[in-house]
Amino acid sequence: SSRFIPSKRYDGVDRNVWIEFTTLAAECKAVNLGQGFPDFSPPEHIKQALADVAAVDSVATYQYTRGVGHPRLVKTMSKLFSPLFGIEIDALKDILITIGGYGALYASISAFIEHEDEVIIVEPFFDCYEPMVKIAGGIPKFIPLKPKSKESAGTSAGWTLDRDELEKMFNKNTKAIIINTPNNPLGKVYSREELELIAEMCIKYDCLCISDEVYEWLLFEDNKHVRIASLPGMWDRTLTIGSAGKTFSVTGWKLGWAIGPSQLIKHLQTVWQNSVYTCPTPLQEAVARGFETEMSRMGTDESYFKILPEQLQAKRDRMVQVLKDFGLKPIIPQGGYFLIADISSLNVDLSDSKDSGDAWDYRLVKWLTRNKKLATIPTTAFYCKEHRHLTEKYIRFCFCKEDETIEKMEKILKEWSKSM
Ligand SMILES: Cc1ncc(COP(=O)(O)O)c(CNOCC(=O)O)c1O
Repeated sequence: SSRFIPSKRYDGVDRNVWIEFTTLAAECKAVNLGQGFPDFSPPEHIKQALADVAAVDSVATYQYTRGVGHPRLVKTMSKLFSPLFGIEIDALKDILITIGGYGALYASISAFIEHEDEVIIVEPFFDCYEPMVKIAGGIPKFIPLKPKSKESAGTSAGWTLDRDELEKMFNKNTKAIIINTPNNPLGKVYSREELELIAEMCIKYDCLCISDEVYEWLLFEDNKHVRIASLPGMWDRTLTIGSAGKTFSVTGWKLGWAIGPSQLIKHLQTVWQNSVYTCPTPLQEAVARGFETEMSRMGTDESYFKILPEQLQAKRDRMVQVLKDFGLKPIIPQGGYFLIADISSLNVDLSDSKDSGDAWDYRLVKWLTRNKKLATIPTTAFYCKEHRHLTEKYIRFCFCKEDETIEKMEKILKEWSKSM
C-alpha cells in the first residue's frame, strides 16, 4: 500500500552499475573482465590463517569482538602503517575496521557530510561516492582529470587536474574532497606534487580529505604510493580508506578500514556503533595474522606486496597488447586492477532499441556481453551526468585475472577481427 513510502534520502540511487553488469555477465556466461575481483587464489598464508582460526573452537573467534576493530588486527595495523604515514598511529583511537572499503567510505561520509555540505569528487570516481554524499544530504561537485595533450592521453599519468579549475571548486561550503589513488578505473597514481596541490587547497579552505587508497600496494614500474595524510598539515584532516579484499586478494571477505586522527575517527566509530556495530571476528583474526606474516617478510622477494604488483603488471601488459592488436587504444595504468580503452574504432550497430536511453558505452558494453560474450564495465558510470561525454567512448577492463581468462578475451577479439 502507498502507506509504506521509502525514506526520501534514497531517492534516485536505486540504479547500480555492479548489479546491472555483473548480472548480465552471468546470464550471458561471458568472459568476465568487468567487476574488480581476482579470479585467482589469495596467498597461501591468508588461506591458512582462516583455516587455523576456523579449526580452533574458541569463543574468541566465534563470538563478537571489539566493535570498532579486533584488538590483534588494529595493533598489527598500527605497527605496519605508522612508519608509512610517518606518525604514531594509536591502534585503539586512530583506526576503524569496517565492512570493506565501502564501509569506511560510508562511515566517513555519514560522520561528516550533512545537509548542503559540498563535497568535491575527482572524476573518474568510484561510483558509490556520489550516492553516499547525496544520501548524507551533501552536494557533490565534480572535477574531471583530463589529458593535457593527445600524447599524454595514452597513460594515466597524463590525466591531471588543472590548478585553477581545481581552486574554483572550493568555497566556504566545501566540507571535503574525495580522491582515489591508485584510481579506479583510470589506474592513475597521484604524484607527490599533485597531492601537494590538493593538500594546499584542503588547508587553504580548511576542508577534509577522504583518500581512497584500497589499491595502495598495487603500483607498477617505479611508481610510488604517496599517502596524502603523510604530507605536512594533512594528518589532522585526512581519512585514509583501505581494503583487506584488495590487499590480500580476498574481496569476498569484505573487510576494510579508515585510518585517521582520533578526533575524526571517533565520529566514524559513533556511526559504526549505531549502524553495523562490529565486523566478523574470524576474518579480522585471519587478516591480523596475514599482516603479521607480511610484516615479517616486508621488502623481501616473498612479500605479497611485491609479488602481486609484479604479477598484475605482467597481466596489464598482456591485456594492453591484446587490445592494441585489436586496434583499440588502452590508457596505460600506473597501478590498480583496471585500465580504460578508447573503443571508438569499433563501429558496432547499436540500433538495439532496448537500451536506447543509455549512454553509448552502456549500450556497447551490453552488446559486447550479449554478442561477443565479453563482459566489461562502461566508464560513464564513473562520471557525473554532465561530464559523461568525456569518456563515452571508453570502457573499463579488469586485468586482475588468470592468464587463461585474458587468453579467452584474446581469442574472442581475434575471432571478431576476422569477421570485420
Ligand atoms: C576505488 C575503490 N574503493 C573502494 C572499493 C570497495 O572496496 P571493498 O570491496 O573493500 O568494499 C573498491 C572496490 N571496487 O570493486 C568494484 C569494481 O570496481 O569492480 C574500489 O575500486
